[in-house]
Amino acid sequence: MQAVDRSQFPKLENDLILRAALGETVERPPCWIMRQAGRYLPEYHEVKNGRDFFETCRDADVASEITIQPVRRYAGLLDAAIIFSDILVIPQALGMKVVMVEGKGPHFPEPLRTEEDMQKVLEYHTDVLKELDWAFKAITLTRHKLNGQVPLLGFCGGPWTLMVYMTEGGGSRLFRFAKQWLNQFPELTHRLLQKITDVAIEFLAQQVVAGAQMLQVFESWGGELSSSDFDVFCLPYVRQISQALPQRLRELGVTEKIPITIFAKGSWYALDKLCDSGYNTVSLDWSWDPKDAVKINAGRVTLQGNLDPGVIYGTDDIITKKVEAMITGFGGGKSNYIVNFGHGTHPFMDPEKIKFFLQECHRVGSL
Ligand SMILES: Cc1c2[nH]c(c1CCC(=O)O)Cc1[nH]c(c(CCC(=O)O)c1C)Cc1[nH]c(c(CCC(=O)O)c1C)Cc1[nH]c(c(C)c1CCC(=O)O)C2
Repeated sequence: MQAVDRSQFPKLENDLILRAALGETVERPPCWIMRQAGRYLPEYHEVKNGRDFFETCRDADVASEITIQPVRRYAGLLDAAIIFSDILVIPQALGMKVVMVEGKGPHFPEPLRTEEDMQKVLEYHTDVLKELDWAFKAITLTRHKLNGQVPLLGFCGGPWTLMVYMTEGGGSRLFRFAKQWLNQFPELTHRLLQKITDVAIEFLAQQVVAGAQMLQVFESWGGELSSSDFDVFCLPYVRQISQALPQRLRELGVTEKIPITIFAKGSWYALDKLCDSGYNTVSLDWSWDPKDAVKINAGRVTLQGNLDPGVIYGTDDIITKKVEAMITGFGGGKSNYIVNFGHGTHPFMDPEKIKFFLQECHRVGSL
């Protein structure tokens, strides 16, 4: 891939989220929504046109169009776009096959179950620039098409969450295989987590080179670990990512400060540590009372979150009340807090209700 000249991108008109993430008190809380692009939008289905999910991600024209769809639909209401892709592209870059089964979710036909399986992945040489070059092309194109309206977020899966998918072979309820690895072969587990971490650092850095202006790490299965296992199998790797990135970015010639967010769903016990883990922003799920999180954070990082996505099925009246409680709880309109859901959108959501939610966030956030 040819080097991208980041100075050639259109000028950014709305940097609200970047300033908030870096700790500045801003005019109103910036808004974006986890999984803001995707199946709840009719225009997503139209463009995807029944094609395979990963094929869609790998087509820069289509992926950039899907990324921009929510920004276009909710004109002026969203303060960021997130590149249309998936956390499971790292396992793919580690040589694993992943298919997205319509209506069911991700499926790994050959999950890591034996020591030989594990060795194979550990020995696999990943050339990030080559294996994921489609992702960088999509980011660069999206930056141009966004034309500076809002910043573009890049992301990756957290090492523990990716290990879950790679060992379970898909989503899970019992986490039998992942837990077996952890408790029977801790050393091999660490080697796998390290391998994923190395690829994640390079993947994130190259997303920035390609045009990403802010990053997020999704540890969506964080809450499946006990607090003590989180300290051993999750936190050290998540920390490595935030610590290694600035230097890697400098080596790659990126001079701006790139904010980075950690979302460890369900890991309530780890909030204090996450606030000291080198991330600018910590994204919270909806189990948190904002006031408690604000107290624990004590101003160390920017907080993001945390509406229960289920509220979108509610009446306008209830949505308004939840928005008021959320924004006030996180410190009110003039703060460095970032509005988001506590997890992703669902395919059944009414786009008009999401619009109402965003409008209310702007109204309440501007008071
Ligand atoms: C765990 C996880 C995955 N993927 C992701 C996570 C972390 C966030 C979270 O916890 O939800 C992250 C993700 N996945 C997708 C995006 C980009 C789009 C956006 O956020 O706007 C992002 C940031 C697209 C997607 N990723 C997926 C779809 C649906 C695919 C389709 O159209 O059939 C989309 C739009 C598929 C996917 N991908 C994954 C699952 C479990 C599934 C199937 C279930 C589901 O859809 O929720 C893994």
